[in-house]
Amino acid sequence: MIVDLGDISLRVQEDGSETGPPVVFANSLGTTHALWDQIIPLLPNGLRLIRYDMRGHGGSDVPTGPYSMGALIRDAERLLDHLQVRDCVFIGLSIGGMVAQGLATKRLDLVRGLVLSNTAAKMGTAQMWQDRIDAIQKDGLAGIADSVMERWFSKRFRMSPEVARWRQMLVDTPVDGYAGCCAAIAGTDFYTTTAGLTLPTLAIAGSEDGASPPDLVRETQELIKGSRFQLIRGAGHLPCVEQPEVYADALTEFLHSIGHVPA
Ligand SMILES: O=C(O)CC1=CCC(=O)O1
Repeated sequence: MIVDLGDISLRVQEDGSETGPPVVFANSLGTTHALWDQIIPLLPNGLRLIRYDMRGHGGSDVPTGPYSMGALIRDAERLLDHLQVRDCVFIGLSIGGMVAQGLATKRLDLVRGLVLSNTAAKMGTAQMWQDRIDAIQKDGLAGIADSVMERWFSKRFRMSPEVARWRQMLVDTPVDGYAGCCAAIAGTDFYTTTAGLTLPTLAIAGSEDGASPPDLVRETQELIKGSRFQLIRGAGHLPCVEQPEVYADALTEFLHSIGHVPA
């Protein structure tokens, strides 16, 4: 469904139980809510599973950029208010995990647990993101697709025919949406605010992740008191695609550990 939030409309997909404990998923740069397709059927019954396409991606609006991280967080905040969600577990991958950190800082009433997947309080440098924006504005997303696949997936997975689908998803992303989100990442440094978080948190890293290597994920996880860390061996930046069973098991165990699964 399309949810109209006033100055922006977001594409939202709901699965599971309408009345169950809410779990919200935020996608990474160059993907859509379909990032989670393989995970949804592997999660426990009875949960309200809400996925959305980040602004500039998939079926959501593509406002003129650059975007700020504040705008991405406000999108999530207004979406959850609109859907009358409280006390969700918010699962964000990469830029989605930055939104998760910012949302928990701003609106702790909305979030009772976080999964920070393949993300960090700060990712890359402003110059690196500007170089990427310049590259796609010149040659489109296809021009960076090979290097992105190397960060997204392990060498082994890159041999598989499945990669074509994900590469196409990247190439189909609107240049303005992708560039807008690159600018949001470039301007984000959550080290201080994330260090003030105390809610239950699981951080997930992929041993072959070329975008947010395990040490970077761990550094952010260690800022959050009482959080835990799980390394998925042999997976790149999108372990939910490469190793869905392992990923879903990690989520399920975390949801059980904080009492977020109905009996
Ligand atoms: O570098 C990539 O393409 C991966 C990535 C960085 C931020 C994000 O959301 O995805």
